[in-house]
Amino acid sequence: MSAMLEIENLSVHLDGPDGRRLVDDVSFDLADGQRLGVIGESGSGKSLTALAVLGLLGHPLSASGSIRLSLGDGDTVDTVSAPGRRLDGVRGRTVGAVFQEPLASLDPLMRIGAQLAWPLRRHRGFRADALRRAVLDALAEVQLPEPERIARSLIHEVSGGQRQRVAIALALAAEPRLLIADEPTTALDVTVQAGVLELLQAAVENRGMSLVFISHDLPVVAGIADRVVVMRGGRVVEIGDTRRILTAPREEYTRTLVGASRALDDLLPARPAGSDGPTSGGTE
Ligand SMILES: Nc1ncnc2c1ncn2[C@@H]1O[C@H](COP(=O)(O)OP(=O)(O)OP(=O)(O)O)[C@@H](O)[C@H]1O
Repeated sequence: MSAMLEIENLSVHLDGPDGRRLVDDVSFDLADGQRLGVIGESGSGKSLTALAVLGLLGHPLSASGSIRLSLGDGDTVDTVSAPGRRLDGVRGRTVGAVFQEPLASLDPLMRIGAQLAWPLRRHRGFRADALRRAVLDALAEVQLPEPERIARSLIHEVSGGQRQRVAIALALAAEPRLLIADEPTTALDVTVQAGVLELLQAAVENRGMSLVFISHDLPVVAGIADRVVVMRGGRVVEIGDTRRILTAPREEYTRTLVGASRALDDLLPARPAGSDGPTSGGTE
């Protein structure tokens, strides 16, 4: 399998008099179609690594090292050194992103349908009636009810769970080869988290996309990722197949993370025999 993403010796620097390294010599890669989880405590450098992949670090932050993204035709782009104009064509088209806060990628003043129409027109060439149908299909794919109504709505007129579904539809619209999901369910009501997660998983699987899934929630990462990168203090602590990380962590810090999520499981009451688990679904 060829590489979708190769990060080599990435450091993110905070420039200025109080300058320091916030991400320190991070290297990992991701094969085409692979799903990689990035886990670590708050402040460990997960989001800055994701922003560096997207070429979205701005002053006072700067990156060194290299991040090679495959463009799918044998060509690659280094998002550390490429000029901004080149990256404009890569973001959305080659790599899509979903952030913790859906409003980070959505425009509060533009109707949802118009926001979705933009990448569908620019990257996939839809026009007129075909464009209208593609907008409604994109909303239906993320299982939003009444796509016509949602398309006419402004983002504050729909619920938090629905907003994140719209943000996912927007990230998928240009059919990127890689999706970066940075804590995509953390800000959501617990009753809608599982639904959004399932949706993400299905979209990635159906499209054969590569995924970088960032979370501080190990059980969630374990459910979605083939491989896991563990970060702490801006550095990579450990990388391995999800199963190996969960069953035979090599580093003390990883053992603590695995132990902490087991401890949580132990606090939960055992499921009664014959039960299929909770059946009550939340509304969005
Ligand atoms: N714009 C910035 N200016 C200065 N420091 C920053 C900036 N952005 C992030 N940092 C610092 O860099 C470190 C890494 O931040 P980052 O957001 O990557 O962590 P994270 O692992 O994603 O954490 P979380 O799980 O809380 O999102 C933190 O110490 C953070 O305070």
